[in-house]
Amino acid sequence: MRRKIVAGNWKMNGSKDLVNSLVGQIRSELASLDNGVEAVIIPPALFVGDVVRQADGQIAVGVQNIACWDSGAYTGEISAGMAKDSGCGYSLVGHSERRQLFGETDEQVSVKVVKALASGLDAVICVGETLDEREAGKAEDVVSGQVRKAVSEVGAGQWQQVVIAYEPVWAIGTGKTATAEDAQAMHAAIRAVLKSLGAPADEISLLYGGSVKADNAAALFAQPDIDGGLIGGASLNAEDFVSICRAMPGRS
Ligand SMILES: O=C[C@H](O)COP(=O)(O)O
Repeated sequence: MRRKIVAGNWKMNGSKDLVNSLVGQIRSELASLDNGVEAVIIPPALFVGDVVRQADGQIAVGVQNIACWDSGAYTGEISAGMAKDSGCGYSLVGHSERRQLFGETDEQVSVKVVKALASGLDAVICVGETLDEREAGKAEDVVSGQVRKAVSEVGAGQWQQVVIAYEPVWAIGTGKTATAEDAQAMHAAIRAVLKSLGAPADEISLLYGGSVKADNAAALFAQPDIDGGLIGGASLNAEDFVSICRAMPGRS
């Protein structure tokens, strides 16, 4: 049975006030939800401790990025071990904003996946094509290549810690969403790539991200290969985030 996950990536947004108002509200509203969804909050790293305390074990917590190293003279960096030590269960790896704005390469993504898994974090590996790549008919090749490189060092016993988030770059923060059918097609292609690599593909959760909102989440989550969402803007509002969590169909 694949995990159903709705993860809220706050990006560089929020404040202690937001943590205090949002996390408790989400926690109490999700307490009565019985569709098996696992909610994850991924705040800026400085707020991880506060979110962990407010979440009180009811909501998982993640970091948005980790370093390629375990420790040392890397000013400004945060290691996977530190994230784990601070109460995180997840790390995003290779978000398109890291790739595009900070030049993160497929090789670095692969190293970060190794670091996350070795530290006991679940890695939410982000992949996705740009608009130019989609219009050139290269979307599937690009995404398949990103997946292959990102998981190239995953050990046989580590796949249960791997989650993949497909986020078409042109859909992030733009209000444009891939159609549920297009998203499903890419998720099926990702699962086929994982299978071809010998991974237990049917047990790996695949999330969709890119302008997921309360009103389009149900159609996306109804697709057979979409196991949840990676939510940006809508995760900064408790009601919207909870509505997206509620849009997950119950286990059959
Ligand atoms: O990590 C989240 C994604 O980049 C999606 O962001 P968005 O929901 O604001 O489009």
